[in-house]
Amino acid sequence: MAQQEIVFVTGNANKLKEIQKILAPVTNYKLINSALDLEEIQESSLEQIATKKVKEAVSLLPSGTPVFVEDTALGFDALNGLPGAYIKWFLKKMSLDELIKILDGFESKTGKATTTIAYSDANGKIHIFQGITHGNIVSKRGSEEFGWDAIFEPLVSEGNLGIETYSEMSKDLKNEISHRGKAFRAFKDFLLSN
Ligand SMILES: O=P(O)(O)OP(=O)(O)OP(=O)(O)OC[C@H]1O[C@@H](n2cnc3c(O)ncnc32)[C@H](O)[C@@H]1O
Ligand SMILES: [Mg+2]
Repeated sequence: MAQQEIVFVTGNANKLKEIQKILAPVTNYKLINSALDLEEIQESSLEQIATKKVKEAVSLLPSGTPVFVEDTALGFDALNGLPGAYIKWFLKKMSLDELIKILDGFESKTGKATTTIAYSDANGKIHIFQGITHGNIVSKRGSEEFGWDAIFEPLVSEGNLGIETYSEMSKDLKNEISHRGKAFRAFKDFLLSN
C-alpha cells in the first residue's frame, strides 16, 4: 500500500523523538514533522486545547493533509490539577526546585501527567486520544533535558518497579509507562486499523 504522509506539528524535539519510536510500527503512514508555532488557548479542557491547536494546524496546511498535535499537562492533586496545561508557562518562569516548593504546604505530593492527541484525518474529522500516568512529585533526580521529567516519579502501580523519575529510567521504560506512551499507543492502533 502507498504510504500516506501524516504531519506532526510540534516545536518540541524531545516529544518528537519519543513519538517516532512509538509510531515506528505504523508503516502505512510516513511521519513528517512541522514546527509551526500554534496558539494554545487556555481556560478550557485539555481536549478543547488540543482540538483548537489541530484546527489551527489544518488551516495552515494544504487541505486534506492528515495532521496531529499533542498537548501535555502536568497537574498536582493538591492543587486540583493545576498547573495542568499551564505547566509550560510555569517552567518558563521558574526552576524545577521552585516548582516543587509550591507543594511545601500540602501533604499530598501526587500528580498526574496527561497527553492529549488531536488528529485531523484526510476528511477533516477530528479524533482525540488521551493517556494519563499517575506519579509522585519529588525533588529532582536525573537529567534535566526534558521539561519536568526529573521531578516526576510514576507510581509503582504504573510499572515503575525501580522507583525512578522519568529522567532516571530508560527511554524505553518511559515510553512503556508514560502518559505519552499510552496516548500514542491508542493512536497507533487507530492508524494501523484505518
Ligand atoms: O510544540 P508543542 O508540541 O506544543 O510543544 P511544547 O513544548 O509547547 O509542549 P506543550 O505545549 O505540550 O507543553 C508541555 C510542557 O511540558 C513539557 N513536557 C511535555 N511532555 C513532557 C514529558 O514527557 N516530560 C517532561 N516534560 C514534558 C514541555 O517541555 C512543556 O514545557
Ligand atoms: Mg506547546
